[in-house]
Amino acid sequence: MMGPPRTPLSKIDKSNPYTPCGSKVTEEKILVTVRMRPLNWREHAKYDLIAWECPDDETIVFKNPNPDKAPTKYSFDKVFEPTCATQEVYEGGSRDVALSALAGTNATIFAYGQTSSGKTFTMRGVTESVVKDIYEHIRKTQERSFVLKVSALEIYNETVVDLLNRDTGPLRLLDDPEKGTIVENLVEEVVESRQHLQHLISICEDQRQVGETALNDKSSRSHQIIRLTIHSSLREIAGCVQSFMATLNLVDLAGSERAFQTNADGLRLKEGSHINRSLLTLTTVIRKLSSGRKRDHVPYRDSKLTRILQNSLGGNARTAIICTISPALSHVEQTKKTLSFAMSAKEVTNCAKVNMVVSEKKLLKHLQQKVAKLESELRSPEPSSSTCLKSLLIEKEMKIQQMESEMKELKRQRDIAQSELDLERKAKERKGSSECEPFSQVARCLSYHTKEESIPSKSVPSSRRTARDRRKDNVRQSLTSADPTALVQEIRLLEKHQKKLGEEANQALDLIHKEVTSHKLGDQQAAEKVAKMLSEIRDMQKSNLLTEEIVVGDKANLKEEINRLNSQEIAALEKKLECVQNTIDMLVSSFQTDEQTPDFRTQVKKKRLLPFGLSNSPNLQHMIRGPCSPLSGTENKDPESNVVSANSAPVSFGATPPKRDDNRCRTQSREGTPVSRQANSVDIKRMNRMYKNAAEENIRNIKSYVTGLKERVAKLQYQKQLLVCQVLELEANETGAASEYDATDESQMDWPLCFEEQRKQIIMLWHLCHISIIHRTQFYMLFKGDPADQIYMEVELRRLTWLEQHLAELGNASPALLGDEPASYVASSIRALKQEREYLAKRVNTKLGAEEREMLYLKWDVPPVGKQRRQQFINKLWTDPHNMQHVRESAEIVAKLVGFCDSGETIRKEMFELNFASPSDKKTWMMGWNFISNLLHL
Ligand SMILES: Nc1ncnc2c1ncn2[C@@H]1O[C@H](COP(=O)(O)OP(=O)(O)OP(=O)(O)O)[C@@H](O)[C@H]1O
Repeated sequence: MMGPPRTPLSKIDKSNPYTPCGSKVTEEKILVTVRMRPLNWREHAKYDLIAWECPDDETIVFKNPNPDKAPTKYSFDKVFEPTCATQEVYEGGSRDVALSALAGTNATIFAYGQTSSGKTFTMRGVTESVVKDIYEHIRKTQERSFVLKVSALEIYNETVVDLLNRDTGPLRLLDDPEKGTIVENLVEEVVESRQHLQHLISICEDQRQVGETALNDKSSRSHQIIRLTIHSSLREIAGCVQSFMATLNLVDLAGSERAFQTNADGLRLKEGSHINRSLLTLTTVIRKLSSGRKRDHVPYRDSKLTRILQNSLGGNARTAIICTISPALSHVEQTKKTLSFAMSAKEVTNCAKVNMVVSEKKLLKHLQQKVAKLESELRSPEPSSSTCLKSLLIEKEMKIQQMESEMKELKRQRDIAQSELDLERKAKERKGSSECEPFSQVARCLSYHTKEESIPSKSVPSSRRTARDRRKDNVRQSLTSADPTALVQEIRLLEKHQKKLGEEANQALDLIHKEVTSHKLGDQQAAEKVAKMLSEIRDMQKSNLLTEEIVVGDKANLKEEINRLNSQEIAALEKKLECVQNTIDMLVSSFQTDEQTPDFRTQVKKKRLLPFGLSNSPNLQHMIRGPCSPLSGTENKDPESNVVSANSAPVSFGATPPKRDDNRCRTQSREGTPVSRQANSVDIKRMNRMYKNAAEENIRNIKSYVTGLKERVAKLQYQKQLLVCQVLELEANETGAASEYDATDESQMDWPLCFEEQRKQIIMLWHLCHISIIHRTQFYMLFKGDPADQIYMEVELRRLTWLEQHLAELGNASPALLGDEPASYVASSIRALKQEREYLAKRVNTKLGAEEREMLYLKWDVPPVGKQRRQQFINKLWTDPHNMQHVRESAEIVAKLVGFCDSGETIRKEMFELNFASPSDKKTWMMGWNFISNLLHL
């Protein structure tokens, strides 16, 4: 197969410049070859000599008969000896140029030379070969469809004549801004086949002006141009808009001639004159173009030949010139002129480019199809594509968020690692220094320690102390502001609270005792048990009174204060309260009959829904009501009227009146009223029910109150722990001067590590204790490692530790101790958490935009469809305490749902603040949790 035509490298001057429309432009010199024919019969007849020889295929040398003169040497792209066949001449450069037209590049092959030098002979052969090769190429290039058109003209005596339609007469040349010079009304025949083309070419030859001269029997008297227009496009792409289009000019010029040689006169002389004039213009154009002076005027318009061939002469075409010469010495001057022309021509540069054509018809059709498709998409957007796009966007957004998170996490880890390195370095620097434990002295004198607060031993080197130990040191360090006097005052305050708790516990026991006595519902054993507990609590109360005699003194008394406070065995109080609670539970249990009212059930249920089942009510007076309570001032009133008053006014502590009193009360109130026996029976039933309800409510309220007491005892316990810390720290400061241990410095450096460790523990405890996720969120968002957060972190950790232990105890307790409700306190907390999640789920739609919701659902693996997606989403939050990224993202989402904002951070932190004031104060350390419950109306 014939490959696509290529330009010989030697001919390429520059490459890769591009036209404005993007086509590649190749600058290329005109290919110039020289063909020397054999001596013809006329020359032989005159015994003419061969004046030229070809030492190689690129050189021709004039053999000057005068040996004194040096031979004249000419070099060209190719030189063909007389023995060379036309096919060899064609293949020696012309073919590549000619076949460029098949790939969209204009091409021109023309023969130049004196008359009878063999131009027509050569061009005829070249044209045949071109036609043959073109059709061969078309045959082998099935992927493209080709359209060939042919036109032909001659320029005879400066008149343009259509060789395919001579009847049209002389044709005008027009200047087209895009196409250049065009021949008006020139017939262009569509070629149907190779044979058709050959036939048309033969017509051209027949139509051409030929005349006999002295040098040539069939001398061409005109310049002939056969123009093939080749259009090709890819078959496979039906909507292909672009295609190649190029012209191939096959030009057979008339030969220059000398009148004295041709013996021309008359018409032939006139013809020769026109021929020579147009050839002179051609020579001038070539000379101008070869000079390289771009500003020179190129006289294309001086002849019709140069106008029509303008593109081929320094323009958008590849051009090959075959200069034909006679070898005869008699024509040496004409041959030298031809070679001189050839020498100039080979210096002319053309700028050929591939001509891409946009078919307006196809373009219009293509655009119409596109518009129709777009309109169709607009009318009914393809759901899959929009969903896909949306998914991609969401995925991208999520990736960005994930990367940001990872970056933050990496930064954080880097900071931690840096801190650890600094610590290591400092530890090495300290190596060999005293490692005296400053707290050991205090530790020995204090008997009160929790398991977690084991005091570091003197024998343990500081480098081996755990991060947990250092954390405790940090907290102690943060509490050093207290002076001994203030601490003693705090101890007193705690004692006061402890005493008050004892009194209130006492009152609660009294109430229970009255209830048991009045209703005779408890058995003898229960009554004795209650009496015993009452006695113990009274003893405890007495011991508390003694403490008031201690005067606030100097720091020497501080240790005693602490020891004394610890010796008061608050744990015993806790234990007694637990017993009270159990007794109450038994009482409540005994009241649970089939007549239990729905209201009661609802109320009990409500209480269990509070986190940990604890009521935080500080005052029992506001809770206990009774229809005929002795202290309510309504004891002797009609029970029915008392029902009304019970709903309108709170009463103080009071036990349910004995039944006999109930009856008396009723008889008095109904005195003088005629009643039937049946009516009396109904009233008694109603009275019984009423009194039973009142008793139930009292028991319930006492139970709730005892629960509150237990909570306050727990707080007291906790506050005592903190107080111990303060005293320890105070002691450490006093003895620490002798130590080289720089606790402050280390605590500051240690804090990021300590914070991370504490936070992980807290998160785990939140999870284990089923703490409100809103509380977790608020705490997590507020305390992010600031050194000032140390105390908050410590408090949270301690109370959670305490809570975890207590919940474990409650969880292990017998369900009977918790009343008839099968669920434990832990279960109540879980239920509360569930309610909180339901609450948050309701806020998803209002607090998150649709797009954001979808993104989050996708990220958190919420099923793409379903009615419960919001709840499913919320249920996934705060579920993995081991995954810090999960925790952080959960907190961010909950914060958004609840509406936490960055402002007012100080205020919020206060909600978690330690408070050594009265536990009934609104800003207790439990405020954070209660606040959350209140906020949600849980
Ligand atoms: N290479 C060649 N080998 C053999 N014969 C040749 C060769 N070249 C030309 N001839 C013969 O020389 C004669 C003149 O050739 P041709 O007509 O092609 O010259 P020309 O240059 O076209 O002349 P003109 O300009 O007058 O038309 C023809 O008879 C042709 O057959």
